[in-house]
Amino acid sequence: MSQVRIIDDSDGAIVEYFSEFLAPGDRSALLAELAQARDRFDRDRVLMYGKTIDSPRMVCAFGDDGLHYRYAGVDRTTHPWPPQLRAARDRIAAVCGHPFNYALVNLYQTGDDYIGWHADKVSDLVAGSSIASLSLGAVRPFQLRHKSSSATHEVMLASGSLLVMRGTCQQFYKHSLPRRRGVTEPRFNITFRHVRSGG
Ligand SMILES: O=C(O)CCC(=O)C(=O)O
Ligand SMILES: [Fe+2]
Repeated sequence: MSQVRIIDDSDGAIVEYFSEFLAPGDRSALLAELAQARDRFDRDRVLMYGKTIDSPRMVCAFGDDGLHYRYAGVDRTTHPWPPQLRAARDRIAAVCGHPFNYALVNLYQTGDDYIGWHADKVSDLVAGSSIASLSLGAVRPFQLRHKSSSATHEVMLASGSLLVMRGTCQQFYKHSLPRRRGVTEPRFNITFRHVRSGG
């Protein structure tokens, strides 16, 4: 596993990338587990420019009992932690130095699925906690863009890699996973978050 610092700003935004965070055996075990939960995934109904549309990706949430995390007007049911996801969560917590109680899983079935420019909502998260993003399946480019300078960074997110966004990242940067025509393989992405209880 190698560790690269993608962003380390005077503003306090930090983004780190760990290639091969998950060994191939753990990767396929987690992929199989997520594939098994496939019927729990569905598209969010999101409000965009005054219209409600289906999100261009499928979504499923896992987490501790009774947790709520609302984003883009969506409040999803949280499923209990399956074993492989729980094991990955615990390894990521050890690297980040704090626990995680929520995982939002995106399924991009082909290169036509994407997530547009946004910053993650941090007001419901424990102050100072990281957002840790684990990728499985198709390799897709991930972009980060500074909100005022527009300085842009692109990282190819390999299967089994971990990207950690922390510090003031969400305050100063937006991120996106653009469409990638020609990609026919699915990609799962799991963002682990530490949601404030009662939030
Ligand atoms: O799929 C990714 O790599 C990013 C997902 C993301 O930004 C999100 O779920 O908020
Ligand atoms: Fe995000």
